[in-house]
Amino acid sequence: MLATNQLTFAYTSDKRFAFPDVRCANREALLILGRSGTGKTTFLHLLALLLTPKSGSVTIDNTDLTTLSPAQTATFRAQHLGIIYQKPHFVSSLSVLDNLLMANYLAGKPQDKKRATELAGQLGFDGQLQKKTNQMSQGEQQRVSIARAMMNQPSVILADEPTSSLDDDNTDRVVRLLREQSEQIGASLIVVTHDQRLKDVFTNRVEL
Ligand SMILES: Nc1ncnc2c1ncn2[C@@H]1O[C@H](COP(=O)(O)OP(=O)(O)OP(=O)(O)O)[C@@H](O)[C@H]1O
Repeated sequence: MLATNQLTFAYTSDKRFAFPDVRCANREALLILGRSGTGKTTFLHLLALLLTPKSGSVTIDNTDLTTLSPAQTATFRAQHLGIIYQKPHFVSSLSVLDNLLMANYLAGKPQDKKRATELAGQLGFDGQLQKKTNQMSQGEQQRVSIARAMMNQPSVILADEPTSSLDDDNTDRVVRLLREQSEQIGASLIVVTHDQRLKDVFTNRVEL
């Protein structure tokens, strides 16, 4: 479960944001829609405490993240959050499989090759686990990024424009997978996007 309360943020004195309160229960999905530049990535980074809010709170499962130290925040993030960034950040010298297993390592959990292989199969890149990530197309990298976010069975999945580089068929596939996986592991799924194709798929929506 994720809930925010009166979150505000400022990059500079003339670039301020006051975000609406959002709530997303376990197994629920929430779409945050907005045009380019309205603050969607900023909001998502606040939810993950990658940015520190100026005021307000972010509560995930009964923990107010704004009360944690930086070290506690990093551990909490690795163990409880699955983040799909707008641009996937991979370790280019490692294979796709090792990039997936790194999520386990960062969370202090045993490396789970079985889960990595299963997720790769569900997302259609199980034949490419030994490749380097830069040998894959943008859309394929996006799917690896989704698999990586699912590796630790997180309680909250945050996805930043997960479908922006995908065609309609792969968009349907990715949205279905994100929803299936989050329901299966009991996670809250929060997607920020300007992709109007997703509007009809999510009943819970907030406009920024
Ligand atoms: N580090 C920064 N310093 C100053 N301003 C920033 C910084 N990062 C983002 N901004 C500004 O804050 C606003 C919101 O940026 P953000 O990336 O959150 O928007 P967005 O809705 O995700 O956009 P897009 O859909 O284009 O990715 C933009 O006007 C942007 O220029």
